[in-house]
Amino acid sequence: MQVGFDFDARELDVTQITKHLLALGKIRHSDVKLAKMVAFDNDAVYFLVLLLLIAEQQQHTCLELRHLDWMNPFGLRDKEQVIDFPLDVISIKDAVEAIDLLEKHPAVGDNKPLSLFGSKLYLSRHARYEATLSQRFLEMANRQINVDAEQLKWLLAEYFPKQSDEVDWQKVACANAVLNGFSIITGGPGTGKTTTVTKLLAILQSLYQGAPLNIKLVAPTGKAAARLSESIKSAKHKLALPEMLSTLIPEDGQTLHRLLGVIPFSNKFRHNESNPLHLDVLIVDEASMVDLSLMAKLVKALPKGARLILLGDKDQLASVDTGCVLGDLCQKLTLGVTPSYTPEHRLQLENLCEAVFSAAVSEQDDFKLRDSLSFLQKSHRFNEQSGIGQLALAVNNNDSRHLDWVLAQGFADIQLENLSQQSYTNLILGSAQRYAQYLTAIARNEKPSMVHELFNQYRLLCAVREGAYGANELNFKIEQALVQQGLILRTGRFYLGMPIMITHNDYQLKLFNGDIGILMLDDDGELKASFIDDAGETRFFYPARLPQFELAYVMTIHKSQGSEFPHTAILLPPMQKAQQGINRQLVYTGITRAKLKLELVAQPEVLKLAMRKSVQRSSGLYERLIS
Ligand SMILES: Nc1ncnc2c1ncn2[C@@H]1O[C@H](COP(=O)(O)OP(=O)(O)OP(=O)(O)O)[C@@H](O)[C@H]1O
Repeated sequence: MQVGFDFDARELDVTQITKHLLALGKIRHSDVKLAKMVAFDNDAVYFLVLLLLIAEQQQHTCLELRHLDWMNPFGLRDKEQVIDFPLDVISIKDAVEAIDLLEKHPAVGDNKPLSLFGSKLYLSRHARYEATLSQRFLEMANRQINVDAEQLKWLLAEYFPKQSDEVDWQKVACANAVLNGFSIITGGPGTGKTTTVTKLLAILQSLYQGAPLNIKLVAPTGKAAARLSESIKSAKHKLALPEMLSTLIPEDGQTLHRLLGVIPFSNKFRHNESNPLHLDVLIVDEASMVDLSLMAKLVKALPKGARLILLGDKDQLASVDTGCVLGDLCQKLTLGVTPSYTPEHRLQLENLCEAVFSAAVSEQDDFKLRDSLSFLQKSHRFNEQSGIGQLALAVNNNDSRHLDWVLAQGFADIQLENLSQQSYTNLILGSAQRYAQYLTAIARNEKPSMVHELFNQYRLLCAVREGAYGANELNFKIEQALVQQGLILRTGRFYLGMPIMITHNDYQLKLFNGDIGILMLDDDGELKASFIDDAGETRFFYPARLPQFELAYVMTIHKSQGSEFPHTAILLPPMQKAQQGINRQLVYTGITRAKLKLELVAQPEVLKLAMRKSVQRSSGLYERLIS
């Protein structure tokens, strides 16, 4: 008899259902092979593995059995589809039955392909990454750190002079990160994450004067690393640190991949548990973009005694790959309230920072890393008069009254247009006009760095890739508009001024997913793709040698993560096309790419739909860290 699958009663045909799922594109042939191999002859386990693989494709770390609709697990009960077989393909009634079945199955357990953690089913690789992360984060957080409290208090007062009676959360974040081997500083755009970390590094170097710390700065993409370098440089400049101290704070950010040392054609790194990195403090910026596997490999490569500080915006889109590490760890932090520190830690922070925290604290629980969290909530870039800041706030809080208010205000830095044929066309023509700047700079023979800078002044972002509102077609339309205006001359596949974005990592050429190139003439007058590297140097490549790339007049919001543009335009699809792929994190991430000006072409109801839809990725990381 088949366990958990009522084959006879329903006369179901596993092959028929599999074919149907394949035809719908819900699963791939490789999924079927893997599921068959793992499930042996158990049809219920076969379908559970398929469900797990579907969840994995959506970047969930695991399949949360408690969240499954057991009568319609594949979501096949759709009014628009005629389906000629019963839909409750798994005769298991609930998560308890499924767990019972899985616990007895030979493919589930230690050193087996599948693992269970509570009601979560994993491909074991992901469960191992989660276990590594929770264990290492805890080890770092629990490490005894001895600092001279009086000296620290004095340094904190020096770097954060009292401005008002309000708690200075940057100061608290700094104190917190000094006291902890592992810390997270999260906050929205312009809340001072880089400023805080620069002061933190100055304080750490002052505390460890006798033996200066080896500090490294990293980010997930080249663009984000370059931005981190710029921000640290600017923050150092504003702080006017003494020369001696300033030289001890590095300015050069690098990518995580470069730090770890990529081994070509492998998913392993030169630095790992047996060949750890040489550093005392590691700052990871844009940590929300770091996926589970990369974070686990990074943490494993840290030497004993190193400090890890993650910076990022917990509300942004999660990593492109599996997991949502930063979001998971920060999930209980709430705007407007104090993090729920343990009483002793809270007292210590209040004393060091000469502050009294408000009584309102975020939801209490036994999260073991809660003393490692710092939440910066005041934006120093966007004040109350900033439309960008207010719009980001309304979207992030899913506050439609606030959104209506923002839409009615007529803020100078935001321009909101309802989507129509006219506004769509205007957006394309307007974009072409903006890009005229860097194209005329090329015609004037300006340096590549200047051309790239001008190109980066403006970017059009969209939510999807395909269709009239997607990046592919919009790129094509802007290209056409530029041809019509005589700003570019399309003589072949490659042309002068063509902006491209690399979409695949090439470790040999050191070109990475997301890197932006512009086709220009090199010193010998040859048409090549120019790239500006982490150190600000120009590198030229023959276009034919490049890894996969795409046009970059327009990019998806996903691809824009880690970048900011003084002037950002966003196009959202109309309501009937907005059901899939549009969500709060996406729109918030898009809005917060804008530094000075935001143009948003969207139906207000689409904005509201996005706000209501917050995406949650299934994971067990948080639960592994509950006592
Ligand atoms: N306490 C403060 N008082 C006044 N200005 C500040 C303060 N903290 C930061 N700033 C200013 O606000 C701006 C943003 O700061 P910073 O770059 O540190 O923020 P961030 O959170 O790292 O930004 P991003 O979102 O770009 O990562 C900078 O110009 C900085 O000088």
